Amino acid sequence: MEMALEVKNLNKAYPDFALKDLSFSLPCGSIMGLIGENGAGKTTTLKAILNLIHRDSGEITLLGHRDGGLENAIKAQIGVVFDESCFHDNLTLRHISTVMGGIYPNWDPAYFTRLTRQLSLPEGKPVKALSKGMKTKLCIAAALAHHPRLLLLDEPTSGLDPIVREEILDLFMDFIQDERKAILLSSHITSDLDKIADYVTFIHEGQVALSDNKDELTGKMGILKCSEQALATLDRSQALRLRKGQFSCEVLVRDKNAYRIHHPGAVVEPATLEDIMLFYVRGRTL
Ligand SMILES: Nc1ncnc2c1ncn2[C@@H]1O[C@H](COP(=O)(O)OP(=O)(O)OP(=O)(O)O)[C@@H](O)[C@H]1O
Repeated sequence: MEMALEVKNLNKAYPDFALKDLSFSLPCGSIMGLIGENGAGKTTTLKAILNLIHRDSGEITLLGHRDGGLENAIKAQIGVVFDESCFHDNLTLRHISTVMGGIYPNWDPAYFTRLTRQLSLPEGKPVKALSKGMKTKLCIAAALAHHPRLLLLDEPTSGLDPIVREEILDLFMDFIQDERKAILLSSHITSDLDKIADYVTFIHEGQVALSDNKDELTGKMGILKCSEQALATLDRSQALRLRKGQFSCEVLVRDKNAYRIHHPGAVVEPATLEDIMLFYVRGRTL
């Protein structure tokens, strides 16, 4: 399987935080969601991939190029959305198209116009007169309009209403129809990832807690409900994380079907991405 991005043993230390030995791979033709609590290290990871910050160690392979200084040819194949203020306040859509045309050899002004119309962006207004959601939409349109092969997006749908979010997710799904392309996006909106992600990498306190095919994760894992006394007899080989409530306990189990087969009568419910994230952030190991 050809990889659009490979991150191997990435380390980056700040005085009060560190990314520790992060490894994951994004296959071409797929979308990976990067999830994790506030401050888990998602933006730092994206910045390290883009060489925007110095990494202490680790190897990054982007579109087949290992640890290059991100030469212009590779840069042109990457679309990036980091925050909504990616363009100067006084620029209008027309100015932005001209500026981007000078930067990206593949800039497609007609496609940019089509996207900005589809996303209902006002043509004559300068950036400073756009709402937060409009600015986000503008950055996404600009990231797509130079026909990149890889999109790296930091919370691209945050601050967007559900209708626009769906439109944006559709654009991402269209983008990925070309098997040579791929998307890595960080998000807190796990329902968006439920809809579009093929893979999920979950970063917890600077480390990869899970990185897998999304359907494998959500299809396999389950939530066992049991009493505190029942914890003593629990099959620990299956138990990943524990959350204790006032009257009962919940345990995230590796494989709900296997658990049910070996423990008939056990109450094991399906786990969503959000459940899995909460177990890692709020729960503990057994
Ligand atoms: N330049 C920096 N100097 C020192 N610490 C930093 C720097 N940049 C980020 N950090 C720290 O690194 C940690 C991870 O931050 P990061 O922005 O990667 O988290 P995140 O997962 O993207 O969070 P959020 O979901 O809130 O956007 C935080 O504790 C942050 O304070």
